[in-house]
Amino acid sequence: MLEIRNVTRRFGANTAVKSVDLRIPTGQMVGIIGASGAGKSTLLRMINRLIDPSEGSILFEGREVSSLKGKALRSWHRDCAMVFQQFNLVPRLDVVSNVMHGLLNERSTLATIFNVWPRADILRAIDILERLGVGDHAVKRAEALSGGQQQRVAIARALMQQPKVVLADEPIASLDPRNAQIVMQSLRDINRQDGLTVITNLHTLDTARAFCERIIGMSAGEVVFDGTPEDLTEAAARRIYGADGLDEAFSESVTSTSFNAVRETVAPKPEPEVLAAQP
Ligand SMILES: Nc1ncnc2c1ncn2[C@@H]1O[C@H](COP(=O)(O)OP(=O)(O)OP(=O)(O)O)[C@@H](O)[C@H]1O
Repeated sequence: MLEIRNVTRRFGANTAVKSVDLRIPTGQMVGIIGASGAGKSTLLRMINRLIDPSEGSILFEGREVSSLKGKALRSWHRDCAMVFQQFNLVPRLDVVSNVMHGLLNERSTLATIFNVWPRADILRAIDILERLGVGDHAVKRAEALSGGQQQRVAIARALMQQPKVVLADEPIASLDPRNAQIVMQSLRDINRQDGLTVITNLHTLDTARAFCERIIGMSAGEVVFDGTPEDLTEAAARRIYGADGLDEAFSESVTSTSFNAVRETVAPKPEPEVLAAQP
């Protein structure tokens, strides 16, 4: 269970996150939606301890993560992996080495500088890449991959650290609908198959609806909606995005309809029946 207890974050006079109070059970797939500036990234960054709350506390499995320091904080950074919009890979480094960087917390500086990794770790990295459908690119430079492939490598790097929670900050914002669908499906798969808690910020409502079992809507730093995709009515969407913001909510959204269209183009075509070749 991840508990966010009455958390507020201020930047000077601006309150980016206001008294947010949430309980997220282990294994839940949560989408956080809201207009630009609603406070979504700030909330995720506080969970990961990239920034600290001004008030309130964050607990994971009963332990207060918002006060961890030193080794305990490094351990939390291993348990709570983060995936970013811009992938944050090392472009000139090969894909496997990028994935190995998920182990940075556990590796000596020298081994990292000389890019020396135990065979078992390399095999595990390749397994994860294969699982995410990018195993064939393992030896290529990260920069040679498409955006969607790079994001899957970034997810592989996150999985390499064997996290309990994966936070994804607008993971599909830079991707076309086809790649967005594949990346969201990858997140959904690791959530379902590994039982990992996945919390992802998303700009558009339909993407959250299609992939997340729980949707949290933020507006001006506050949680204004918390429910299932079915609960997310048009009135709730207005509360989240404001009457003028509904266009933003649906713009470039990867809807379940477009998913089906994409799925048709991605799915292997059935082999044509061979009629004439029979003796
Ligand atoms: N480091 C910072 N310094 C000052 N203000 C900040 C900082 N980070 C965020 N803010 C402010 O906090 C508010 C919330 O920003 P945040 O990035 O969390 O929103 P968001 O919902 O993730 O937006 P977007 O979808 O555009 O990424 C905004 O007003 C933003 O300008």
